[in-house]
Amino acid sequence: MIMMVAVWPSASHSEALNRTFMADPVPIVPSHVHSINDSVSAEQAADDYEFVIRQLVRTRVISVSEISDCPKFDLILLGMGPDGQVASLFPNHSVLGENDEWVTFITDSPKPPPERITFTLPVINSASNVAVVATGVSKAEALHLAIDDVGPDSPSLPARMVQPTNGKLVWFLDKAASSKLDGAQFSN
Ligand SMILES: O=C1O[C@H](COP(=O)(O)O)[C@@H](O)[C@H](O)[C@H]1O
Repeated sequence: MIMMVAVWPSASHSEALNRTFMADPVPIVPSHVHSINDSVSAEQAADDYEFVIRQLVRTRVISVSEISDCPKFDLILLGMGPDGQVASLFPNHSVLGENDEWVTFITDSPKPPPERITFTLPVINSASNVAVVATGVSKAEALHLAIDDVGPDSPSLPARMVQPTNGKLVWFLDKAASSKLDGAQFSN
């Protein structure tokens, strides 16, 4: 089962993900792929997407976290923006405090497109596995702030707030992105 909550209304993004997951050698059944409805408003698209997930929970296709009462996905795959954004959860945005909805929407994304839908933090942190992929030097500072022990003044970066309650968090980084991590050492 692949749930795709990326950017809305960027059909090309969803289509690219579709192609990736549909491509061999990943044998995904097409009916297990749930894309975003980009022919309605972002608010409606978020409601529709949450409805789909609730149906899948009701029919026990997706299990529920006993801790958070949120859907418990096997794996959530995230990218991270240079500002520490994950999913469409941006720094200092009120969406970071959304604890009631599973899927929500924003209309003022600091980077295009302005209208997006996103899983909320409680859903991300209920997953069994969360993988975050970050590459390139533009992500280095945010990665340092997200991963290293930066003390009590550490900013509430969305990427730092990804802390699965009862699951694993794995970072996939390249050398450039990791270059500002404390103790980073690279061999040739
Ligand atoms: O807005 C988004 O940004 C992140 C990071 O993108 P990148 O181009 O800086 O790597 C991306 O992972 C996410 O899918 C997208 O919604």
